[in-house]
Amino acid sequence: MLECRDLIFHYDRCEPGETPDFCFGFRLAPGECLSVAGPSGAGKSTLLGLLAGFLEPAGGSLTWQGQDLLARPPWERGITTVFQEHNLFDQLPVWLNVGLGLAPDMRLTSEQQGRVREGLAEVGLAGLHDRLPAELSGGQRQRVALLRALLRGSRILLLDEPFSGLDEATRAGLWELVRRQKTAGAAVLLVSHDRDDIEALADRRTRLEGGRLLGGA
Ligand SMILES: Nc1ncnc2c1ncn2[C@@H]1O[C@H](COP(=O)(O)OP(=O)(O)OP(=O)(O)O)[C@@H](O)[C@H]1O
Repeated sequence: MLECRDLIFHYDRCEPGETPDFCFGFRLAPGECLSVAGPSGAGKSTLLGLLAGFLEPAGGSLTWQGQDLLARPPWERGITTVFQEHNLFDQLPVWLNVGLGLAPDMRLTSEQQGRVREGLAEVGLAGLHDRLPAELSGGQRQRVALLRALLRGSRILLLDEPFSGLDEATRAGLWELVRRQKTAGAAVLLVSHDRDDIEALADRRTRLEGGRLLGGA
């Protein structure tokens, strides 16, 4: 279980009343997906930053299966985040960007290279193996980023509007990959406003308002 209790945060350089004092709490079981919606500026990125370890809370706790995550740096939390953009290494070809999910040192075995090839075919990118990110469309880049995150097999997956701008068929293919990850035991936090994404993946829904998660968390 991922348990977030009274995780408190305030941006230093804000005037009083400008942004709320954030206080987040939710529970998320392995294999479960919780969706988070909320207006622009509500604090969705702030929540993800706190969970991933890019922001430091002023108080509260964050545990996975009873183990403290706040004491760990981002790379030791077992959390993978897929943002809306800026997910890829510009100088690496598509297959290596994906391969980083399996082999962070980029030395992929032939079995791992096969899995990358299969994954790319599954998300409709088979022919783009050797391209650089700059030579892809936005939607194709997003598929590469998501595929890498899924192949990494993290126990906690944070998805920040990962399907926006993609066509129906591509989205359906990616939902299926995320569902498989859930079945394998991943806990998924999905930031999305898209009704179809939420219906396809979320087991519970919550909204972020006034610095708090309301209902369903
Ligand atoms: N580094 C910062 N310093 C001061 N205030 C910040 C900082 N980053 C974000 N904020 C403020 O904190 C609030 C929450 O921002 P956040 O980016 O988490 O919202 P969001 O829900 O992700 O918005 P969006 O949907 O537009 O991406 C906003 O009012 C924003 O102006």
